[in-house]
Amino acid sequence: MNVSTVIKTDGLTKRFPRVTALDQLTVEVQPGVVGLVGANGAGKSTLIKILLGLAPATSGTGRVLGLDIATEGPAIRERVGYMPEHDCLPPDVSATEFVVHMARMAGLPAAAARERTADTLRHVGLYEERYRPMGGYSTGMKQRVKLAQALVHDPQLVLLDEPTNGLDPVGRDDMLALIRRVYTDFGISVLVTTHLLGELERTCDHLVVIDGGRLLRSSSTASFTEVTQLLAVEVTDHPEDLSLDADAAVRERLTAAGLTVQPDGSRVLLVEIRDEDTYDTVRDTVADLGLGLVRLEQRRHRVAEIFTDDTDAINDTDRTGGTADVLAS
Ligand SMILES: Nc1ncnc2c1ncn2[C@@H]1O[C@H](COP(=O)(O)OP(=O)(O)OP(=O)(O)O)[C@@H](O)[C@H]1O
Repeated sequence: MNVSTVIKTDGLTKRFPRVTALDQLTVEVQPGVVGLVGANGAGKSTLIKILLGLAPATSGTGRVLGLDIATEGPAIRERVGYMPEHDCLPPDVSATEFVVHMARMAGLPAAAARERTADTLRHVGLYEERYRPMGGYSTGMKQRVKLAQALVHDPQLVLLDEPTNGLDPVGRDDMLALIRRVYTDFGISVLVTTHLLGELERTCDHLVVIDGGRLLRSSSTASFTEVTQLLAVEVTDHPEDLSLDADAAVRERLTAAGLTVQPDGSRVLLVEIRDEDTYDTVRDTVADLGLGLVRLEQRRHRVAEIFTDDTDAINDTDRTGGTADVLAS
């Protein structure tokens, strides 16, 4: 095992009476922001609980920060922060009281707990509100408190279970930026689960993909999103001739020029890149037809593609008009 390895499992299996939640999972995670990806029921939460030493594995072994998950759970939980998926905040206490309490539970002396709480709540962007009862908080504020309590004891690793759950697009972006900073500013490694694939493409260095408790793939995010040999082309309508089907006209001309063209979604054409001249051919064709170019870019693979054979990956539209891929349950 590499000395800096954060998580390592070997043949990890968890069987419940009627379902195998983890099935011979062997994976290694290095420092950074790592996404744990899988549809609902894939085994993500079960894996997190076993890594924290809160639930025993049926078979197989695992280490977190070099510590054995079967015998060193308390030592792991001293060094690892955990943000659970579900709402777990008492409504009648303030964020400050709650996070101080969690810091004390983690073993910090009273003065240090208060100081770390103030720092951590500031880092997650909770200011005056931190003295108000949490029952009146928005979902975004509650998620920030949950993140703060995971960070307050200065862990080496945090396990974040669906931290963007219930947030609107702006709240999601803020939370993702915050998660990125946990590693870049403080050097705390992050394992984050979500079923929103678009989020992971932007936030994570590495992705671990599980399905039905089995490892589908573990590799750098960049390798999931390598460029394809396809150009994505989107054109405007003709400014005067509104009866012209612009997409069909472009497609016909490019096909006549010997290029392979296929539609992708409503207004994007995918043009196979034959050689360097393909870009010029597309640009000239569009100009000849009197149309404008909205988009001309080399297409990248999407993380969602890994699921298209085995599970249903569906698309929903995010506020930028692009697609945020969501794994169906
Ligand atoms: N305590 C339990 N008893 C029985 N079955 C369980 C238990 N916990 C989880 N499971 C089952 O194990 C499988 C994996 O569940 P898990 O919660 O780990 O998935 P997940 O990927 O975290 O999904 P979600 O995003 O819905 O939480 C599911 O089929 C679930 O029903």
